[in-house]
Order: sequence, then C-alpha cells, then structure tokens
Amino acid sequence: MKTDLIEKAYAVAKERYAAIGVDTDEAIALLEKQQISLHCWQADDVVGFERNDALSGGIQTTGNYPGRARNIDEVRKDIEFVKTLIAGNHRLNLHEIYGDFGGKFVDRDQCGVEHFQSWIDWAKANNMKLDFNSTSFSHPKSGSLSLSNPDQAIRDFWIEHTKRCRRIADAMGKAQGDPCIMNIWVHDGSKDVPVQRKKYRELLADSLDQIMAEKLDGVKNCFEAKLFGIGLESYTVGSHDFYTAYCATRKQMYTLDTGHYEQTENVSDFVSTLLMYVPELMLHVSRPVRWDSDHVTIMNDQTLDLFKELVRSDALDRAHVGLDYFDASINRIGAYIVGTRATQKCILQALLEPKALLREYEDNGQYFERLALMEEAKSMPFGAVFDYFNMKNNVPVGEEYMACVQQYEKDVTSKR
Ligand SMILES: C[C@H](O)[C@H](O)[C@@H](O)C(=O)CO
Ligand SMILES: [Mn+2]
Repeated sequence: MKTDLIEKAYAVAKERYAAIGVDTDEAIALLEKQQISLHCWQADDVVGFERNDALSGGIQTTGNYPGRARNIDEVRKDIEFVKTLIAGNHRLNLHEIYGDFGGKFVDRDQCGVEHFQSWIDWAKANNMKLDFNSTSFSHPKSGSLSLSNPDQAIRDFWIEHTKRCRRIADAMGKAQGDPCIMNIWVHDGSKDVPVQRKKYRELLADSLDQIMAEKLDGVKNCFEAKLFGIGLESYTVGSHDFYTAYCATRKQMYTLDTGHYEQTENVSDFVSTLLMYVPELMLHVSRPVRWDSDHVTIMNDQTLDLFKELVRSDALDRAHVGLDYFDASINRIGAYIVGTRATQKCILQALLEPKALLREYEDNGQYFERLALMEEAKSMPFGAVFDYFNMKNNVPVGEEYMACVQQYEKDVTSKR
C-alpha cells in the first residue's frame, strides 16, 4: 500500500480524533507496548509432543486442513513466521505437552525444567517471553476428574504434575526477567447430574492450595473457569463462581476465557467486579459459536466490549492478553494472524474511545450526549490509525499479509 496514502489518511484521522479529545499517537504507543501471548496450540491442533494422541478433556478441534505442525521445529518455524506479520513484540504460551522430550516418553509427573530449556533458549534468541500451562487433558489418567478426583493416587499424580509445572514456569520467568504467567485449567466435571458437588469443589480447592504452597517468584498463576466441557455438560468443578471465590480469597489472577460463558451473556460485564477483588486478569481471547467452539477471534462486539470495559476501567495494564482458539479447518498460520490482528484492532478501538468526554457526559447526566458520542465513535476513522500502526512497525498493511501467508503455505506448510 502506498506510504503517502496511509500517512495522509492518518493525518486526517488524527485531527478527527483530536477534536473529541483523543490522542492517536498515544493510543498507538500503548498498542505497541501491549504484548499478546500467542498460543502454541493453534499450530498443531492441541496435539503436542507427548503421545501424538487424540484430544480429550472436554475440548475439541475440528477440521483437517493440511499443514499442521508435527514437531517442535515446525511449531517454532511457524511462530517465527507469524511474528513477522504482526506489529509489536509478543509472547508465546506453551502447554506442558509441548516439552522438548527428545523422542522419549516423559509422563506428566516427571516433567522438569530440562524439558523446556531449549524453549527458554529459543525464546531468548527470538526476543519472546514465555507463558505456560499445566496439561490435565489427553492422558489416560485424565478421566473426568483430575485435581478433584476422590481417588488419592490420581489426585496426587495431577498435584505433582501441576507443582512441577509451576517450577518450570518459575524457571522461565527467572530466565526472561519477567514473570511467566502460568494458567491452570482442569476440565473436571460430570456428564450427568452429580449428588456431591461440594465434595469435588473442596477437593479441587485443597489440591490448588497444596500446589500453591511453594513460594516461587518467577511465576504468576492464573485460574481458568469454564461453563462446561464436551461430555461433561451437567457440572463443572472449576465454575465461574468457584474460581471467582478462590482467586478473591487467595489473591490470585483470574483467567477469563471469552468462550466460557453462556451465549447470551456479555463477558465484559464480569470485568469490573473481578477487578475489584482479584489482583489481575488473564484473558483468553477466543470466539464461541453456539458453544465453546474456539473459532478464530474476530473484531466482534464481545471482543470490543471486553477491551472497552478494561480501558474504561483504567485497567488495561492489569490484564494479560492471550489467545485461545484452535481452528483446524483453515490455514493455521492465517488463523494466528487474523486472530492477533483482530485482538489488536479491538484494543485500539478501545484506546481511541473519547473516554474523558463520555465520563463527563455521564457524570452530568447527559445521557443523550453519551449515547450519541458512543455511536459516532464507532464510525470514526479507526482503520486509518490501524494501518498507520502497522506501517510504522514494518509489517504488512491491511490485506497485504494474505499473500505472505499464501507464500509460506506454498513453500512450507503444503510440503508437510
Ligand atoms: C488448550 C487450552 O488450555 C484450553 O483451551 C483452555 O484454556 C480452555 O479454554 C478450555 O476450554
Ligand atoms: Mn482458555
């Protein structure tokens, strides 16, 4: 795209936004600083390198598009390429099953920092920071209950796994000089109506307390709530109310996955309350279609509202942004770019809202003016600002990245 055209459009946009009290340069600077944690599992349909087995644990990928990354080198190569098409400096979010196991089988209660040293080195060489996740799914001991399992041996197995994951995350955090955000999501639940709901929740809380007892400075933990999993529709041990209470009482970070709510709920409604009682939020930006389908994130109302709510609450810096979707039906590299750019667009739209003026109208009871300005803000020339942001950061502008993805497919993924 022509540089002078982008600059001209930006100059006009800058003036339009300035007229409603918004500084576009400041918004761009904030967006440049905003790291997004790219989820490694979009590259290979959440298979990992442990047992190359089918996905279980209430989640599912659908589709069979060719070119899935089949090993650690291919995942790394794909992420390195993705980075070239996105402005800013982002993070990589790893699951435990993506360890460098050197072709050997390493069970979940045996994993250690040594299996992630090559990731730590790779991240350093690629100027990326790492985040981490324990993995309770896709294992013979996963069943429908892991950390809340009344069978002591199974529960201890998963406690040991998660403790080890915290130590791995701690090493990552210390090596990168920035805390590694470690997410704990367990699929635990029940297909049919249980009669001992409280019992499983007590077990889960006890397991988590045991896991969190070790003091580790390099890791910040977050806890992900969910509505239900496939095959576990009647009861979820780690529900929203469970983790809200757990995180509030333990002063821990809450993970808000945009796919984990009732379809008619607006996820952004949860933000302000959570911000009052938990220290920080981890966001799993996703797109549910009829259920927690993990479609590629797009710039839709739910995602826009989420970031608007954070910016309106002056709390964008209390949220860690990560992606969580896995679409195996389209070009997986393209899926990364579409979802990451859509997330950036939503953050930018939120940063470009005339917040000060809107607050003033609300405080004065000028509700017509508040509504009118919110409506007008929707059709302000935000696209010109986003184009300029990409040009300034030397990545393709607009649809230009499509050709790059197609070329990578021709040269790399189609040959797998
Ligand atoms: C693979 C991820 O950990 C998983 O998607 C989890 O974050 C989730 O959202 C489960 O529904
Ligand atoms: Mn998630």
